[in-house]
Amino acid sequence: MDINLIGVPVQYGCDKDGSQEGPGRLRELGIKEALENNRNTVYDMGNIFVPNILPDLKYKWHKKMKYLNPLVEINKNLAHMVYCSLSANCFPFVVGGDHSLGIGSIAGASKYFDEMAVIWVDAHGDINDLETSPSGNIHGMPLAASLGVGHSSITNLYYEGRKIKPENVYILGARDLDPGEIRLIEKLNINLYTIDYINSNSLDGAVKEILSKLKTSNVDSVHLSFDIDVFDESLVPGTGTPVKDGLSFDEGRYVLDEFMGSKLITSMDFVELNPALDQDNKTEILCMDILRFIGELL
Ligand SMILES: NC(=[NH2+])NCCC[C@H](N)C(=O)O
Ligand SMILES: [Mn+2]
Ligand SMILES: [Mn+2]
Repeated sequence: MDINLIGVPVQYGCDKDGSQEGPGRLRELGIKEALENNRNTVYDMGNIFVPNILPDLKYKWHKKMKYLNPLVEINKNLAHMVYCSLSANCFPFVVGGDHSLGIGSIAGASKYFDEMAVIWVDAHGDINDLETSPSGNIHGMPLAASLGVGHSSITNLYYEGRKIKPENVYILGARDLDPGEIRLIEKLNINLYTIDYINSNSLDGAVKEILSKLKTSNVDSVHLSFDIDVFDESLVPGTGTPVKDGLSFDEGRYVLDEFMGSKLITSMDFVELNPALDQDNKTEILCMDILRFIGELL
């Protein structure tokens, strides 16, 4: 498979310094070779341009959405890069940076395909709008924006209108949802597989159900957005918003094995490594193990 590796060294969406170092650090550790696995061809497209913005300016563009205009610009450029990758028959592999990049990657991929599904593997829903967000951090809003909910500068990014239909969205691993996120998930009837659900049923059951729903729906493509904070907080100190009771390493591998192994996935994000917060390189080592595993599955 031909893969386009696209770095997005952004931290404005999480408003925590360090996640902008993610793509550079993972390159140093050999992400290209990991994804190549002596089999694939990886074209490293470099990084999407991220301007330097002083923290004093975070509310300059909107009082409830930090760094709005820079994030719009970054995501528009990312969207076009993802669209161009797919047009060139390459698999876009987007590495962050914080999860606000999901706005751009989903906009770009959904423009290319007719009916795209999204699997959101994350401790969070990232389905806040500017009114429900407790933080004003845009990395908590990409899924809502992709569904057409939120400020028009992010819902209409790259092209006018909603990017994905609610019935094509699958959230897996959630265990820290804000009240407004739960309301929207219920209102839109989003497919939700929380950690509570997984613990009282099974991970295997949840994953198999997602795959069977995908196969019986009319989607022609699936974007997998993988936030490393889906892993238990003890495994990923190097992420900005760790949450307890997450997946084990083997469970994370299992999820990727099933989804990537199904050959349904047509683009992917890998986000929220924050090297500045890491302890004894634990998180970056885990990331590289996971990336090598992904390389075997691509
Ligand atoms: N991509 C992430 N790690 N998102 C964390 C979001 C946390 C919280 N729900 C918020 O909206 O601020
Ligand atoms: Mn996330
Ligand atoms: Mn998260």
